[in-house]
Amino acid sequence: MIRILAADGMEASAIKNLEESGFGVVNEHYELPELMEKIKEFDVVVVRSATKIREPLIDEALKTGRLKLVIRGGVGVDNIDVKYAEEKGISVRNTPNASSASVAELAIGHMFNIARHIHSANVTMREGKWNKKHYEGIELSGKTLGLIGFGRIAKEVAKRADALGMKVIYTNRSGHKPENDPFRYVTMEELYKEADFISLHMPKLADRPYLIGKEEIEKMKDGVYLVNTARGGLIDEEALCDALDRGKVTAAAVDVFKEEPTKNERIYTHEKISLTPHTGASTVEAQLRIGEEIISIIKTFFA
Ligand SMILES: NC(=O)c1ccc[n+]([C@@H]2O[C@H](COP(=O)([O-])OP(=O)(O)OC[C@H]3O[C@@H](n4cnc5c(N)ncnc54)[C@H](O)[C@@H]3O)[C@@H](O)[C@H]2O)c1
Ligand SMILES: O=C(O)CC[C@@H](O)C(=O)O
Repeated sequence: MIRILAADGMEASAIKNLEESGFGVVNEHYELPELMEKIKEFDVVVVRSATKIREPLIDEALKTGRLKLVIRGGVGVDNIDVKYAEEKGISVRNTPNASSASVAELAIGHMFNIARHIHSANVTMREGKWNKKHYEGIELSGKTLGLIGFGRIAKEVAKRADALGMKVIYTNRSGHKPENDPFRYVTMEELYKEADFISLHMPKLADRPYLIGKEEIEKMKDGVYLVNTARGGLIDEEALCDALDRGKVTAAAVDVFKEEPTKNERIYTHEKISLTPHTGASTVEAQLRIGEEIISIIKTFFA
């Protein structure tokens, strides 16, 4: 029997479907020392972001040679040593399309939050305070939204922001402007200068510790709003807090952290940050689509 480890959970309907199709599924999260042993018993490991598939773990799996496929139920494969796994004959797949709308909606939700202090008002009202005079916000309508990265998620954000009356500009790595693109391609420097809101939608950098630090923040408009639903570490957390403290950045929204769960008290207690614990893809719909993609990957792989 082909055995699958769902190391960070999997949609119940996907588990049922796979079991009914004759696969053996273990839905269990193991911490690393135990996983080093357990991994040898599986043909497939499915992970989200919590489990890291690094070289030493792959080496353990190779001792029985059973592991053939690692699936990231999600987009970013930065928690998997992809090159190493593939060199050793272990295939790596992800589910790139399933969560774009969910992440885009979260980014837009965070923009409303920080434009209107919703995150802060929720906290102070629960403390019994009526801080109406502190909470004058701004409209999103008419503001310029700069998207860094213009792939699947950013395009979903752009459509929604456009419908809200925002002007959308974007930059990406390739510098490629698709034909008939209704949004304006700009360089990173132009984006920093022009955007009232900046939202990140690109992978983690392999060659630098972060994309946006003190120097990059200085190039932005005074009072800019920053949203990161892409990857922790793209924005230097200390530089962000400093910029929030001195008002250079009005407010920020953060779904992803350098370390998860974050232990950076400065970040998770900052009243100018709207926070979510990496829930970009955590919707019923995205998880159902991810489950369906996982079923299809496994069945095709072992057909
Ligand atoms: N918060 C969440 O739960 C969640 C969920 C899904 C994805 N994500 C993150 O969102 C990211 C984007 O996902 P996607 O599906 O839109 O990916 P995608 O591959 O469709 O798009 C990525 C975009 O980033 C651009 N890019 C890459 N490197 C760049 C660089 N150095 N500078 C500027 N642009 C660069 C690419 O040109 C492309 O336009 C993922 O890499 C993942 O880390 C987060
Ligand atoms: O598994 C998750 O919930 C996060 C997924 C997200 O970071 C991704 O890259 O798809």
